[in-house]
Amino acid sequence: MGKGTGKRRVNSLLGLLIVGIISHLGHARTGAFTQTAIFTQSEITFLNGVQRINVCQQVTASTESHLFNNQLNTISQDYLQLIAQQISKPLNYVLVSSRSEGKAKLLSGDCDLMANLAPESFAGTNILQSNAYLSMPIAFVSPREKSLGRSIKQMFSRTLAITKTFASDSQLTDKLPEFNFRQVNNIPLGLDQVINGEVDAFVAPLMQVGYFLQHNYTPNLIISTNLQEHWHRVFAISANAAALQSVINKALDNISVDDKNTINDQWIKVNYAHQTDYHLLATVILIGGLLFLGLLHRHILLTRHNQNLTKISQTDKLTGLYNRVKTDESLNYHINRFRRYDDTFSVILMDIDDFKKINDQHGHIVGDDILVKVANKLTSCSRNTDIIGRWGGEEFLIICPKTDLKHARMITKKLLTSIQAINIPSLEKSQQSHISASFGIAEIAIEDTHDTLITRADFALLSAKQNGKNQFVVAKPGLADNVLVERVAH
Ligand SMILES: Nc1nc2c(ncn2[C@@H]2O[C@H](COP(=O)(O)OP(=O)(O)OP(=O)(O)O)[C@@H](O)[C@H]2O)c(=O)[nH]1
Repeated sequence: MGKGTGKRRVNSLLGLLIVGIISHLGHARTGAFTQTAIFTQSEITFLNGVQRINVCQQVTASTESHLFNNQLNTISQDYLQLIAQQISKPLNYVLVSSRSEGKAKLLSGDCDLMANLAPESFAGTNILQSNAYLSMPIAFVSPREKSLGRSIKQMFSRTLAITKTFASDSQLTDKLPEFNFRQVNNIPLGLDQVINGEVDAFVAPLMQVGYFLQHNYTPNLIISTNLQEHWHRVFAISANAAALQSVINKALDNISVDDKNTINDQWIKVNYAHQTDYHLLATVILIGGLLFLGLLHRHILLTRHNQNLTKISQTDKLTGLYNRVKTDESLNYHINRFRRYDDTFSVILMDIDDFKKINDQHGHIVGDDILVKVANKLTSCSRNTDIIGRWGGEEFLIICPKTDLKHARMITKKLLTSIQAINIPSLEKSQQSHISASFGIAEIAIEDTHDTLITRADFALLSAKQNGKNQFVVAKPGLADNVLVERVAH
């Protein structure tokens, strides 16, 4: 295997088919549920006669670096620990470099046990074996674009890479004669052949191949388990410790499902090929995103449209001031506040003097222009908190919150002066004249309703008109037609 090839990193989410594989490198959390097995008298006698169980531990070049205190941290180890707990005997690991060395030690009695073996590994000898403690699906690893399909029939006549060890362990080459098998020395070599297109797939136990895929390989490989065939692991037992066979089988039987799941989950977590379709996911996210943006855009447009409608329904088109409806609404609001919080306020009702004449002499367009100029003056001379509304044709109402008569007079005086500054446009400068307005002022009184307040202001305005225009009149609190206390001409 090329160095670079072996170190390929998982670099993309799309096509990442194997989500999590062997993640656990520490000791398994075991023994939480498994109880001690019940042994027969002869089994107890056997166990009493031994101090420890000698376990042959095969260490190869690739696993050597994982040795810790003569132990390899493997899934078999986790099962052995559970067995050791049940029989209350320590495990003593004897390192061997090959299976045949392990076999020799089992035969001589130097080892009582050897783990991680295929059933019938030592058939024809008097070495015994336990029941299978591990049963694992067989995985096919193929390029994503050359997926093997779900049925084994679709896989016939394909060329499969297989490690020599697994080939002899599993006898797959004999069991599946329809395939062309190509034996390789190790898993990385097999996976490289898949990537290079030399074989259609690599076949191996799921647990073994998973680790390599997660750590070293591109995301374009797909893993599937199309075979009924499973890969089993058993313990080989020395004939010198024959009683161990039933002891181990009992201990294995006694391992709780929870403990088995805990061990297996810690070592093997594989998601198969048929899972997330990231292209579909990306498309769905894209469409969803576009839909969301579309709806957001529509929502913004609708909000703006509604704001527009609200504005239209509240404002006077010509002057941009509040219309009669909105001004009325504001007036009621301030009357309610006055009643509840004693928050006084004043109203100033204003009417442009002789506006009909302006219209008649200069035309309606000039009249309109005057109305706009008046509106602008009212706005610029008032506070931000004042409400200015077009009350009728050439009549305006100004609501001044928190303003008593004294201050309302001051405001009106300012308005009176600034309105006088508005001239009536004319082609001939010498003929230009100015406009004026009359004002009626009233401050809210305890007995006032909306109508009495407006009537009092109106009465004051009428009085200002009758008294010669271009002035303001202050209404005294009380009945609308009660006395007018002040007339101020400018
Ligand atoms: N150009 C224009 N004129 C309007 C508008 N609304 C009302 N008018 C006119 O304003 C004039 C008001 O006339 P009057 O009610 O007789 O009052 P006036 O001429 O101002 O007389 P006094 O109020 O007594 O000073 C009418 O001729 C209306 O047609 C408008 O939006 N634009």
